[in-house]
Amino acid sequence: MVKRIQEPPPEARPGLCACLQQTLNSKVLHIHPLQFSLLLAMWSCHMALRRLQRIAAPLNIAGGLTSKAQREMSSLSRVYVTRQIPPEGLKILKESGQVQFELWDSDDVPVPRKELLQKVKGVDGLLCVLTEKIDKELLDAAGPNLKVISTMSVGFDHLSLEELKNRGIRVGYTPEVLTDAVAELTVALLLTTSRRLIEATHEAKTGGWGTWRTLWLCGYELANSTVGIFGLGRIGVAIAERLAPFKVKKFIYTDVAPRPELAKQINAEYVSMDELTKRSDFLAMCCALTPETKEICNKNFFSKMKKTSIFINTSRGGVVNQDDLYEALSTGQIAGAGLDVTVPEPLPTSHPLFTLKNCVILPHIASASYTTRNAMSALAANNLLLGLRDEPMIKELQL
Ligand SMILES: O=C(O)[C@H](O)CO
Repeated sequence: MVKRIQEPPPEARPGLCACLQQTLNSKVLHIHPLQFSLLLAMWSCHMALRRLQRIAAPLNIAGGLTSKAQREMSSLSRVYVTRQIPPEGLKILKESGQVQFELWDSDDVPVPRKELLQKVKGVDGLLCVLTEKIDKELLDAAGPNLKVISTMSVGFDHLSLEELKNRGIRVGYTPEVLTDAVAELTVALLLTTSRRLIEATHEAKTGGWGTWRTLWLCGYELANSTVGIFGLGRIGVAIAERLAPFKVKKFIYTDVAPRPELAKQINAEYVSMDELTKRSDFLAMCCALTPETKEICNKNFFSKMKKTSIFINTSRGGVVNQDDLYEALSTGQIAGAGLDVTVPEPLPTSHPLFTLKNCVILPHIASASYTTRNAMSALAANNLLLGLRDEPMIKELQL
């Protein structure tokens, strides 16, 4: 019987044993079916082994590797990744040929602190998310090799910056790539809160929908309103740009100092914090959590707001005193609040804020679009690799 054998794909050739190589190099050959099966089996085993080696290398599974591969691996930077990050970032790490990394292979539960403290021992780099506290204890556990932290977040309140600075550890983070997603969600949350959408669907589903009523489920509209932004950065601007077509009358903002370049883009007026609270019909928190902004939204803050105003927070839960917010919402001091962030996270289902109809609470999803989370993971991976090579990162915190 005559069998026609095609040339194997080029990637298969270098590793085939010499005799098989020679045989296959002749385009057409006459062989017995048993010989053919044997050759095919040898080739399949060889390819499976090569594939196994390729998979094993980035996972730091050294068993079965050649000593050359082991030597190569020992020259790679050691990295720990605290979460199963989205595929684009993982692909960058795997294909970099620069790091051997271990990761906490779950996205459902954060790595337990004890495990994290073990895993970071001796690493050169750490890729983390916002659930990990990067503090003195962790940095001590990691030891002197650690030179780069890359966080897959724009927020960095989970990092002890002073400790990092003192140890000369560089920090990458992920601003800009999430601006659109966060702005979009903030607008959605604002409208959901001000037009009482959660209450409305609940009523429709549970039989509360009687006749059409003149003032039933009325809320507050954006047209002709004043929107206040606390902390004008890229995200604040992006929110205002999206709200402007709703016929907002005026944008005002407060910050540690005027930001004329950004303000110009949305024609926003710089005001004091006092004025911001008094004049805003909608007040959006867009600042970072720092010692200065911690619980800045407190009794005094809410007491100045209009009874018809809507408070929105997509920054960090820590900027709000939640007891004071509860008080303001339950006494009608303000009309409603939309929160994407709380303290703690997750907020226990027994928390009093969950009992209020005029409080909409989301589970920290502002940046949660597939595109954005992948972009964040890719940026975090690239920041890490650049930092480990002592090159400027794409987005690096200046400590
Ligand atoms: O800090 C961040 O990046 C957000 O809160 C989550 O995307």
